[in-house]
Amino acid sequence: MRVIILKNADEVAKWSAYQIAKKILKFNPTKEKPFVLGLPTGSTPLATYKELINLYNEKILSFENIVTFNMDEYVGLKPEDPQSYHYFMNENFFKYIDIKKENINILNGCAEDLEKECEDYENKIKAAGGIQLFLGGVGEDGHIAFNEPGSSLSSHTRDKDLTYDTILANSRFFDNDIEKVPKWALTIGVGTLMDSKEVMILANGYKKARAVYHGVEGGVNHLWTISALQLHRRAVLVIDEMAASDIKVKTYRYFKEIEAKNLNLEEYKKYLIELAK
Ligand SMILES: N[C@@H]1[C@@H](O)[C@H](O)[C@@H](COP(=O)(O)O)O[C@@H]1O
Repeated sequence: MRVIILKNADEVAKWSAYQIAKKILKFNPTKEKPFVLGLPTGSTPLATYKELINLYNEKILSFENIVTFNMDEYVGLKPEDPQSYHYFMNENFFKYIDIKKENINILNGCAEDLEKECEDYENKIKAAGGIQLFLGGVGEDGHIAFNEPGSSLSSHTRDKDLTYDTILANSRFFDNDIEKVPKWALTIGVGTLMDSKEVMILANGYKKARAVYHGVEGGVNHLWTISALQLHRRAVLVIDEMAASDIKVKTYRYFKEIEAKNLNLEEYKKYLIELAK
């Protein structure tokens, strides 16, 4: 696993957006061979979306031949509900870029047959050739997507009950009223994430430091689903200094040193501009 430790959330946003852009540009997607990108919601990726929109506006990147699959959706919220992840994605990302509507995939939390909805979603991912790069955040309790503590590390898309911790953390989007937060969601599984060719997880701030510790230094454990990344062929954790607070100084220094040449954002941007020509 690579661990990229940057100064602050702003740098995390830039680095992650540049890395996504690099992967897309190198893949050189076409209509016949689109790039399949997995996407998250949450407050952490918001700044990454802004950077991606900037790259689009600067004509460095196009989303015309990108197919997206989102990680999760609450059960019972309609797409037009401002708290739904459908709404979030449109308001914060999709409406600003040139992605085709038919290339956007988000689980339908209002489907009549939720089991079928999840099965169809997995099949659709397979039919699209699998996910090239899955971007994600992490919950304070180490959950990825809505794979709460105790989720099977080989799970695929299914419905999950949300834990009290997650409901409480997400109540900030529901007028701080935990009663308003859906208690149930559809989510890709840890196995779905593991099936993707690359995974990039973002974490900022002290609140995420424990989850980062379990992801990087803890043993692989279903109680911290982020730890499954240790078994992934190509996983990268992009974090800020505060989120690195709970890992050993030795681990911190190791990753800082080994990635030193990859942390210069100005150089990275210049490289992208060249790549886009
Ligand atoms: N289902 C989402 C996760 O995908 C996200 O990673 C997590 C952390 O969100 P935030 O980035 O707001 O801390 O929140 C929710 O539980």
